[in-house]
Amino acid sequence: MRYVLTNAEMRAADEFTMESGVSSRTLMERAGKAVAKLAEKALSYLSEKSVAVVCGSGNNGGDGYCAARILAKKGFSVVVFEAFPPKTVECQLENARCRTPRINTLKKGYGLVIDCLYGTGFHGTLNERAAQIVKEINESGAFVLAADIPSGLAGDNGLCAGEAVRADMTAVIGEFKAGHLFNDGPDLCGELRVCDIGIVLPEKDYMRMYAPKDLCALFPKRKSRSNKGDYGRVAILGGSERYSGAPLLGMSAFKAGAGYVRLCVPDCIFSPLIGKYPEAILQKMPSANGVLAYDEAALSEIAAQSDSIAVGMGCCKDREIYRIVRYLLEHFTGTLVLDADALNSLAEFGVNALENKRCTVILTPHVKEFSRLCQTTVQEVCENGAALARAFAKRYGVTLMLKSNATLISDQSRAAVSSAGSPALAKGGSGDVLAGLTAAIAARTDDTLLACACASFILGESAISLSQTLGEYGVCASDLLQEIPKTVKKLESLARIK
Ligand SMILES: NC(=O)C1=CN([C@@H]2O[C@H](COP(=O)(O)OP(=O)(O)OC[C@H]3O[C@@H](n4cnc5c(N)ncnc54)[C@H](O)[C@@H]3O)[C@@H](O)[C@H]2O)[C@@H](O)CC1
Ligand SMILES: [K+]
Repeated sequence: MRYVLTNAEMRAADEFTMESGVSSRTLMERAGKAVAKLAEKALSYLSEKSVAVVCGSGNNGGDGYCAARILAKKGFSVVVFEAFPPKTVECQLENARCRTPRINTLKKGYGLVIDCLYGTGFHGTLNERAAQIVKEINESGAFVLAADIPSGLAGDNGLCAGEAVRADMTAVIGEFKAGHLFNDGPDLCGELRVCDIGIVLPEKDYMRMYAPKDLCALFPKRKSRSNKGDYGRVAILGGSERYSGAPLLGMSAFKAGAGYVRLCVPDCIFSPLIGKYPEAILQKMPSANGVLAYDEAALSEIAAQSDSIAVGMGCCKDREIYRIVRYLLEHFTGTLVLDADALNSLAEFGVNALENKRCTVILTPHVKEFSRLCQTTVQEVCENGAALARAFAKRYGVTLMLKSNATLISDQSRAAVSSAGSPALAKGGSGDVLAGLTAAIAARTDDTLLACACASFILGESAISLSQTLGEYGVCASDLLQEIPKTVKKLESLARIK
């Protein structure tokens, strides 16, 4: 497991490391060396071997002077662009120690440009001169290596207002920052390489980034003397005349190992499903105007016979759906996954229904759905998603999975990010597949944070590997159902390695 920090947490970790006896100069030397090492590796693949290092006034600039000195000592042709005069003591020292030639404008022709203009000290927007320099870096035609984070990208949320460096590779100094993973971060950072410089983290619950090795614990070897009841009874409650396919994608629950999957759909779409999924239990629910209708007896039976229930996929926003969700919140004692129109109905008819519940609740909104639940804007969710998710999870006692290019998961005390994924998932149906996966995995564990991270990982990895054969444009949600078992098998195999 790795951790993902905010700029302030990273600064505190730097300070804590220094208090524990490592000097600032040593840290910078390690950072510079790590950047130089990645630069050398990149240069080994480039035909043009010349390097330009663009340095700002803070310690990110200091890393740059240090890397330039090391690369020059190794015999590379290196120039330094002093974009702004050094301000911090460390930057001044490194500037003085770096004797490579200086340039005052970045022309084309370098093989590699190292961006050391701003790191975690960046805030706000680039001034005119900085924006011009960033433009020159982006137009240089060189391979761009960003030190710590591409300049212009906000370390706390991965947003950039205006110009930002578009890197081919980013040398992540110490620990991941949220900005590497969220919003514009993945498109601007290129390949992420973590450089260990011996940072000591103060005790704190940081945002987690689980590794497959942490997730595979959810796929222990199935005992030979086991039966379907041991692997979770999942109900998928969704669909409407308009969205008749959505609940079927919840068959992903079977692909993630559930023992039983019960597909509960409105009577208006029931008949065509008979025999289509021989392994599933089919349950006919009443409908009104093509949408699921409230039926207490049926809901009571579903609640009694399920360990987890996913509700909302393709339901339509409707008062009846709200009634169904309220009933399940109040009477079900397993894990309830609220997705899509269950969330939209909650937002429309009263989020406070979440206060009165007996079950464990997981909400799986995408950014727009979450903005409706919080009665705020999509922009606000993009800027402050982590804080909003934490506050919401705490306020309502739920686990929240905020889906975007990186998925943020927050329970009442912890947070995690899952960055596995592909733009191939930006299509109708992906969320329905995820809801089924989440219900299946959450049925087998009390750790909802881990279950959500695992479901998101399986979805993301399956999309990545399918994209390699079908392409990001070609993959669609039903293809994912075929790929999921292969991803699950990888976790299963990993779980067996001692
Ligand atoms: N001990 C440390 O603090 C270490 C720091 N390291 C490096 O230092 C970086 C952080 O250094 P700093 O905190 O000095 O910050 P930066 O080097 O990221 O930049 C800070 C400078 O940029 C200016 N600035 C910020 N936003 C601006 C804007 N919108 N327009 C114009 N100027 C702006 C600030 O006023 C300040 O002068 C890390 O990202 C990492 O690369 C590493 O060397 C490891 C050790
Ligand atoms: K940088």
